[in-house]
Amino acid sequence: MPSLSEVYRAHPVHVQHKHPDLNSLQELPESYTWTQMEDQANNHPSNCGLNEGVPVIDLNDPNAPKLIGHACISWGVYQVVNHGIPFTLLDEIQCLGETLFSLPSHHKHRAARSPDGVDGYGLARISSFFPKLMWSEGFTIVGSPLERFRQLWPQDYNKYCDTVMQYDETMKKLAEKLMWLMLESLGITKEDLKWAGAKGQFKNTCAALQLNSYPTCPDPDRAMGLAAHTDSTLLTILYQNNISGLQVHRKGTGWVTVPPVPGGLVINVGDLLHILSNGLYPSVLHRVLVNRVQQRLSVAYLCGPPPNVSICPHEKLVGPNQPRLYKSVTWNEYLGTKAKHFNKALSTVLVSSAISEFLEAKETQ
Ligand SMILES: O=C(O)CCC(=O)C(=O)O
Ligand SMILES: [Fe+2]
Repeated sequence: MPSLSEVYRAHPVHVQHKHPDLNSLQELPESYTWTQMEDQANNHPSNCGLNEGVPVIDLNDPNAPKLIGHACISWGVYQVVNHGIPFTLLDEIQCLGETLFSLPSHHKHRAARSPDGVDGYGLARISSFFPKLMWSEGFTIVGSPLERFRQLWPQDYNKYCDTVMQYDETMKKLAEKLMWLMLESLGITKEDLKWAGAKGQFKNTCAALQLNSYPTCPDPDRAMGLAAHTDSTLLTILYQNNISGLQVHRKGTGWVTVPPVPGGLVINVGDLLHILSNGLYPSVLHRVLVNRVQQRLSVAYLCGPPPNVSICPHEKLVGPNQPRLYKSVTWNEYLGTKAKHFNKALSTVLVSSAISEFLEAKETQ
């Protein structure tokens, strides 16, 4: 079975590798200036959280499974609190991110992502799909961060490796718990999903860790931290520091800010869970805006299935009144499709009879 790095390597996206130190810029360069033209997602109305917000769900609430199911159907995203991840671990990973991104630019470039690689320091992978650059920098970890961290911190890489390993392990357990809460809301039980393993532990799931930094920006209204996209995952668990910037798009509502909740984690439905749910759970379109005053940091745990397992709408969700919307696809294949078609990737997996309905629904968004 290919590893996640091999899968990514097989589908390279071409990202500009040398970029300026954003912290040193006093003005927004032309190459970072976004207009309505580049940001097609901006054509949607904006409703920055004035009415209804993204649901915040307490995992200790006996009603949590119901609330999660409802949030997945109506938003494709929710926040969780009382999730059992120690605050100290969240502080540690945030501290790691702060330390990493505050290194001098030339130092970070020692651990730069290679042109056909996935791990290391660099611009967002989605940059290649846009004519303008995004006001952010990222660091991707797939598997062990040891080699990369040695390049960054020749003396004390060990303590940072320990933090990442611990974060990974803890997130894996939370991802398993959340996957089942989300699946059981659809009526899918452990017996129904063979690839999840006999105990439903999702033992062979694959994950990557994405650290993101959004430095303060001299002209935030014309810049874009991270352009609108959906995640190619089953689900994503996102930790954000206490600075706003993340927005999600909801059909009929528009863009809504996801305010940081102390100790909270944002859970996104990804494209593969959308397929598995036969379209019942939307994979949430999201983006990040920047600000003039404070650096924003986030850590995304991107969780997918084993790369060669076929993911398709679950048979329990397909019937005479619920036509099957998507073909089967492996994560490996889907990442290839995404590297080529980006935000149109999902529509390439639609079964042909569903295409016209899909397009009609898009038009009414
Ligand atoms: O920084 C954020 O809040 C979002 C990051 C994100 O969407 C991603 O890494 O895929
Ligand atoms: Fe994302």
